[in-house]
Amino acid sequence: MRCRIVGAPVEDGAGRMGCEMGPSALRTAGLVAALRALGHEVVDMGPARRARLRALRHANAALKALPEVAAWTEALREAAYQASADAMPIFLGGDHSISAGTLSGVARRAAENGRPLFVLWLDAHPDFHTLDTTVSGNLHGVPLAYASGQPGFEGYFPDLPARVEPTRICTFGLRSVDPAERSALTAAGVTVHDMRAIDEHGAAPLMRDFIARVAAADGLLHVSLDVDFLDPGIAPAVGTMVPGGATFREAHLVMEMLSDSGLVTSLDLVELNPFLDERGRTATLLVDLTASLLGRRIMDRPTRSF
Ligand SMILES: NC(=[NH2+])NCCC[C@H](N)C(=O)O
Ligand SMILES: [Mn+2]
Ligand SMILES: [Mn+2]
Repeated sequence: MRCRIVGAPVEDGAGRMGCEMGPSALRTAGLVAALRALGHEVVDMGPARRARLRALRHANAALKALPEVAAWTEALREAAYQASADAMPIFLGGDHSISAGTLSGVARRAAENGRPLFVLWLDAHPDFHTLDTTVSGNLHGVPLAYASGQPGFEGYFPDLPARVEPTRICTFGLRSVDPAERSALTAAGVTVHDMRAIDEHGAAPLMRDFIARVAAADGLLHVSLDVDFLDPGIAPAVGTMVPGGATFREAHLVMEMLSDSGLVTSLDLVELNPFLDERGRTATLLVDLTASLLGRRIMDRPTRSF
């Protein structure tokens, strides 16, 4: 497989600084070498560059860094569209606002190729606020709503070339959902496998069902991995810690099942804040999870379960 690494050193969408260093930490933790060791051709495109700022005014006074995030969305949409032409793009965040751009870029690519795009959102949060409903004003809380065409972004974020159909989105690992997001997720028809569902059924059957849906539709699959999907005990380098996250073994299992499926066509690694890490352990874990997603196995052949 050919992988294109795209740096997205963005921290304007987060409530605290540090995610700008995310791409450096992932490179330092050996991402490129880990993927090459698995036999992949890796092209490191270096960092994307923000588009020009436009003055923007919005009635929601809580919004932070709206011009910056809008400009990054424009730039990353283009980078994602280009990088997905002939390779699997891996976007190194940066806070989760980068997914407004990465998702809209791969959605355009999928639409042009006539393939349905599915999204697996691995996160403690759904990031399904609009510019009107966010209370914190941190724009890493809006990318999934934007990319799936929820109203209120017109004139602020770039126009969407193609939206992600909400019914093709699966959020996985949620355990912190704001009231406005809860009703919007349900109304839009997004699949929610929250932590309660994972505890009750186990990660594997839920993943298996979703993978089967993507395969049946001959879909493309974008995976967006927020560090706070993982339990803070194994992944401390995140500004929005929520207790009760995915375990080391659940997270690797999800990645291995995705790898076996052969369906994943693009990936975001987001919300890594190296300033909060402990000797690089979170960055190293993300590299190991990415390696599992791209074929690293305990034994030579996967112990297939489906
Ligand atoms: N990508 C993230 N870490 N998002 C956290 C968002 C938290 C909260 N829902 C907010 O809007 O502020
Ligand atoms: Mn997130
Ligand atoms: Mn999150």
